[in-house]
Amino acid sequence: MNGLQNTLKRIQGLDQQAIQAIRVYEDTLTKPPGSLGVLESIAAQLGGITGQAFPEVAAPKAVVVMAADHGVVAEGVSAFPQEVTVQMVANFCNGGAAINVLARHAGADVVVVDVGVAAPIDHPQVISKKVRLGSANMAQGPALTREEAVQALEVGIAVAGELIDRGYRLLATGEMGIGNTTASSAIVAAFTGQAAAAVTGRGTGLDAAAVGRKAAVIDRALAVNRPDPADPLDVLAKVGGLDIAGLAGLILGAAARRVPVVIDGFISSAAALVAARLAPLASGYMIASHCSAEAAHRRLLELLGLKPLLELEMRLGEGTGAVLAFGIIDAALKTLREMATFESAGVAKGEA
Ligand SMILES: O=C(O)c1ccc[n+]([C@@H]2O[C@H](COP(=O)([O-])O)[C@@H](O)[C@H]2O)c1
Ligand SMILES: Cc1cc2nc[nH]c2cc1C
Repeated sequence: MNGLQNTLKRIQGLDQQAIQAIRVYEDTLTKPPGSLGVLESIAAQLGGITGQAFPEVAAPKAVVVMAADHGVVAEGVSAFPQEVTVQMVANFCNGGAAINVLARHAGADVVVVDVGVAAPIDHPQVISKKVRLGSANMAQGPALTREEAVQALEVGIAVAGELIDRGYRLLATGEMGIGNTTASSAIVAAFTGQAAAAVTGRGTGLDAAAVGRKAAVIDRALAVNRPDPADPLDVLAKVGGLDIAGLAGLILGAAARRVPVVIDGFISSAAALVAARLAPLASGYMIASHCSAEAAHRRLLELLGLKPLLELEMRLGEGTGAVLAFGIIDAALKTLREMATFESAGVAKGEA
C-alpha cells in the first residue's frame, strides 16, 4: 500500500468539475469578480483536490519536519556544524524552535521525523525512521544508494498515510538538516543543467567567497556522480539527501490521498521538484507558502509552476513559512463558505 510505485499510480488529477463549480459560485459572492485574487484560486484548488464543491476548512493541520544529516558538510559547505541538526531536533521536542512558536500560532501540530540524523535520537516525540546515519559525501560518490532513496521516500509516504488516517486534512513540509541547501542546489542544477553557481546561495549564512566554494563542491558532485536528469530517483540518490527524499515521499503520499500539502522554503521546494518529476500530477496538490531569501528559490518555484503566497525574506526552513500560510488558506476557504451572495444580500451586480 505504501510502496512508491503504488503511490505514484494512485495520484490523480484535480476534480475539474469542482473547480469550475467554485469559480462560478465565487462570481456570485458580494465582490467584483476575481477581486479576492489568489484567495479565490486557493479555494478552487482546495475544491479540486478534495473533490468538494464547497470545501470544508482544512483541519486538523500538521507540519512534518524531516530531519537528516548530509555527508557533504565535510567539504565546509555550511556556516554551522553538523551537530546543530540533532541539537535542533531536541529544541523541536522542547517546543522552543521557531516552528514550535509559529505552529502554535497557526493551531497546527509539529511532527518530527528522524529519517537520517547522524547521531542517535531516542525521544518519544520523534518518529524514528532512520534510514542511515546521514548521507555520504556527494563530492566523493553518491549521497545515497537508490534503495536508500526509495526507503526514505517510503518513510514520507507512510508518515503522510498515518497522519491522514489520524484525521489530518492539511499537511505542510518542514526540514532540519545542516548541509541540505547544498543537496537542494545540486538537485536543481542536475534537473536543469545549469551551472551550480547559478543556483547556489548562502544557506545558513555563508559569505560570497564561501558560496563560490560551495558551488565548486556542487559542480564536483555533479561531475563525480553524473545524475541522469530524466531519472528523478537517480538525481535524488546521487545528489539529494534523506530529509529531501522523506519530504518528496510525504508530498506524494498526500497527493495520493487527495490531501493538500503546503511547500515551505528552498529545500522543501527541491523535494517538491523531485516529487513532481516522479509524478507530474502531484503539482496540483501543492501550495507554495513563500519565496525564501535563498538565491535560487524563485527559479525553483518557477520550475514547479507555483506562485508563493508570502515574501517575508525568510530563509529558516523547519516549515516556518508553510505554517504561516495556513491562516491564508483558512481565510480563503472561509470567504468562500461565509460570504453573502449578491442575491442573498440584495446587492446590485455590475454590468460586465
Ligand atoms: O527554507 C529555506 O529556504 C532555507 C534556506 C536556507 C537554510 N535553511 C535551513 O538551514 C539549514 C541548511 O543550511 P546549510 O547552510 O547548512 O545548507 C537547514 O536546516 C534548513 O532548514 C532553510
Ligand atoms: C540554529 C539553526 C536553526 C535551524 N533551523 C533550520 N535550520 C537551521 C539552522 C540553524 C543553524
